[in-house]
Amino acid sequence: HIQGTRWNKNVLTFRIGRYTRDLRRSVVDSLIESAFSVWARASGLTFVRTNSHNADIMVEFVTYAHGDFYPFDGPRGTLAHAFGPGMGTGGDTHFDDDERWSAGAAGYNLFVVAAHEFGHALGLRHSRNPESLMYPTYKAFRPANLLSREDVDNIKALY
Ligand SMILES: COc1ccc(S(=O)(=O)[C@H](CC(=O)O)C(F)F)cc1
Ligand SMILES: [Zn+2]
Ligand SMILES: [Zn+2]
Repeated sequence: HIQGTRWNKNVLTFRIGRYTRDLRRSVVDSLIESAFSVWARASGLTFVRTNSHNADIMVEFVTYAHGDFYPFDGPRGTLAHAFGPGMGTGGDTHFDDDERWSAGAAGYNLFVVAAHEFGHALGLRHSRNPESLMYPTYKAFRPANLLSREDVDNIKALY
């Protein structure tokens, strides 16, 4: 993805567009907000939810071709993707709604995947450390502290 380096502001707005039918909207809202707060705590950034269409970070559940050059692939495979910082699609985060999204251990845990994607939306690339949230493959569950020391150092180096 065309990745900018970093956002040049400390307050970022996000809007949740199309939801998944796997979870209640209120549960999706809280999991997304929790995933943002993981990075807010480590970076000092502030994330504000908005209904306006020019939010910095657009969050949507979509399937197959959905308006960008990265169509999803049905169940499994690619779970989600996010654009790096920037105008327009910059920061936008899409979840493949052909996956089974969960708030627990079933299917794919939305909180874990969202936190990883928001790392990309803030400008982080992948880590080679399997303990890091930014490691490229999904792990069913992580310890309470989602971010590794390396994840924290990387976001602090950026903001
Ligand atoms: C831990 O969070 C994730 C791990 C792996 C993925 S992914 O398998 O969808 C990955 C996309 C990504 O690294 O964001 C793959 F390249 F498609 C998404 C989130
Ligand atoms: Zn997309
Ligand atoms: Zn990734």
